[in-house]
Amino acid sequence: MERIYVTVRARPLSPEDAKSSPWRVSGNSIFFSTQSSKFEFDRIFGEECKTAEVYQARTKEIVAAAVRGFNGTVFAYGQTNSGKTHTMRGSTTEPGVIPLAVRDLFDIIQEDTNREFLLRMSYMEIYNEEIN
Ligand SMILES: Nc1ncnc2c1ncn2[C@@H]1O[C@H](COP(=O)(O)OP(=O)(O)OP(=O)(O)O)[C@@H](O)[C@H]1O
Repeated sequence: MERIYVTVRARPLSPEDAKSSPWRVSGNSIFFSTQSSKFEFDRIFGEECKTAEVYQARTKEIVAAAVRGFNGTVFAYGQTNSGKTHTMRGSTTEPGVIPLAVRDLFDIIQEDTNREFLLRMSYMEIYNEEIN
């Protein structure tokens, strides 16, 4: 597993925004329609992608590794309205990365009857360079 894995999740745009957005996605690259520069990522999730797919791509492995004693971090970064809460917290119809990780964690623990686990959990938001 690479040490750092950077992905982009494209949020569905309104038809109005889609007309004016200068950004184009091709494979795992994003480029500005009027310029030649291109930004490459480990993976780009398209507008149709579901949160479960985002979770499966890497966080699932990080959760499994954490149970084996490896530290891991998952964080979402983006401007306001870009979809961080949708991806991380989600909803009852489409749970986010945090509830999916917690569910997986308890499933793994339940299957391992030979070990005793102590769980502590916290999550935080950095907003305007302040930790909340
Ligand atoms: N992948 C997606 N598919 C459908 N709707 C989405 C998606 N991502 C975000 N949205 C919707 O877009 C809106 C803004 O998303 P969200 O609240 O997650 O943004 P945010 O980055 O957490 O914003 P803020 O930084 O202001 O809290 C919400 O109504 C959310 O449901």
